Amino acid sequence: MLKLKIKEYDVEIHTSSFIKNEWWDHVDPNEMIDLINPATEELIGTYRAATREEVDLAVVAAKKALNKDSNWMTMSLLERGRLLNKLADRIESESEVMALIESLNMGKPIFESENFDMKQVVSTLRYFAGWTDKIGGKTIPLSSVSQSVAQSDNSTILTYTKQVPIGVVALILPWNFPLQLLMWKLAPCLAAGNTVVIKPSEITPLTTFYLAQLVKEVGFPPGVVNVVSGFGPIVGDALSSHMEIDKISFTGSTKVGKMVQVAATNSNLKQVSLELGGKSPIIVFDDCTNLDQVVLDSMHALFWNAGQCCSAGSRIYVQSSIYDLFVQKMEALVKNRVLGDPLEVTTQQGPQVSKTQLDSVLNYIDIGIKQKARLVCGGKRSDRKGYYIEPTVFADVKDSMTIAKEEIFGPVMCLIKFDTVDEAIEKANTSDYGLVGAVYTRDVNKAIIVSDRVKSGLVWVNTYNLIEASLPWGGFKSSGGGRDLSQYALMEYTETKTVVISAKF
Ligand SMILES: NC(=O)C1=CN([C@@H]2O[C@H](COP(=O)(O)OP(=O)(O)OC[C@H]3O[C@@H](n4cnc5c(N)ncnc54)[C@H](O)[C@@H]3O)[C@@H](O)[C@H]2O)C=CC1
Ligand code: BAL
Repeated sequence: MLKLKIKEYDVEIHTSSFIKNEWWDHVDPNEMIDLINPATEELIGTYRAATREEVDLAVVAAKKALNKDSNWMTMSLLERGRLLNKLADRIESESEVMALIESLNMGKPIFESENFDMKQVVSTLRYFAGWTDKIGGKTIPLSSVSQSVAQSDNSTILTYTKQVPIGVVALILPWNFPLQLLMWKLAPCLAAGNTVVIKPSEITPLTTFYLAQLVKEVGFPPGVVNVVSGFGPIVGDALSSHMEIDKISFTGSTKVGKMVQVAATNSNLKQVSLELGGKSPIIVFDDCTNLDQVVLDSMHALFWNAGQCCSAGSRIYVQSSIYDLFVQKMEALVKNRVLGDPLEVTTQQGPQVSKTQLDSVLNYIDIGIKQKARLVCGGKRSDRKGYYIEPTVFADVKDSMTIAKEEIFGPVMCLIKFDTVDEAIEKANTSDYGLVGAVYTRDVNKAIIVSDRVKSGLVWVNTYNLIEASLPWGGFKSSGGGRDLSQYALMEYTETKTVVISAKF
């Protein structure tokens, strides 16, 4: 049990595996994991890493909860929806303290965790709670008389599909939006009648552990939701290669996503959904409506969560006639960003999540300088204690430079000049990634052409990061496959069963 004092809150969090609604405290000591506060570099606490054996126990519990123990798969759909809504209400009532825990553990400004992460967690859960009794199939007319049966008349055949739960689903999560991204998967997965084993990122497990407490409190049947937090190569691998897990839903890096896919294939060929990295383009035409607003949007698109977003607008293409002005306005905005304690409401940018991430981002900045991108501002570690990096802007970046090609996952902006519509589209599509993108223009023709031709799972026009539970989320190319959020997510967590009935007298 971890005891914390955060602001005026005394918080107690069970930090061991959560299996069958119990905390797995009574096992041999295993390797401990230190939780470091990225804003102070001080220890928040330690917890025991989960083991492969705990993964096995969690999977058994989840499997039994489908039918035998808890009837999650077959329970009244209304009751399932009611439980999800009850959890949403409970999270909402705790959202202030959960936002503080998230900011303490991960380092994101409290302004972001409270107003965006927590609000999205609740609205996503409510959205999917409403779906439990609406995940229907289709009736399908036959196009020709079946040849395999002695049937002369289609009218006596009824064909329909059902969306049925897949079974036990493992959810593997990253550290950048620990609870928000968990809920993107957990809510549709449970709504569709599956049971889950959750593996949070081992460095940011606290809000997931806290959520487990609420799951038990609101009365979820034992085994429906299980949590095992430990190292990726141990717990993540045990899940990916498990013979009794039916599906993996993974969000994280492209590198690890590939490993998960291979382990899933080589074990029981379980289904896999992958939400991976990004290097998202923003294309700004000189006919955009309000340049100041576009600069502000682009600034948020990159510097949100200290640049640690898969959706970061990390390649900003600006038409040459407004390029210099854009760079000048961006520099003025970025220089005024307030770095500070993530728990203070005035803070706009917190630290990077870990020393590893800090070093990785600083290395990319060095590469940018060496490859002769023009450093406009920032470019170094901040003087503050903690893993802070000065918000950094590079101008005159070329698509061939490393900083324009690789996902930096930090507060490093690349500004690139273009002239024509075709050139902008071609440049935007040079990336191996294809998660999101944006175009700013008042010309509806350009908006339609660019949004059609940019190869990404989502394109915003004259806005950025407008994310809703009802809108599908997922990538093309190396950004993965499958969709989180929206009714499309329900397809990720159900199998389609076809039933063909031939009427006989
Ligand atoms: N497309 C999307 O919606 C999003 C994608 N991301 C991506 O996530 C990455 C950052 O998150 P990280 O936590 O650093 O990613 P990561 O890929 O290092 O880790 C993700 C999860 O996989 C686990 N893991 C590590 N090794 C494993 C293995 N061998 N087998 C199974 N699981 C393993 C980790 O413990 C963690 O829980 C970025 O690339 C980012 O773009 C992040 C948020 C959203
Ligand atoms: N804000 C949700 C996912 C991401 O940008 O990483």
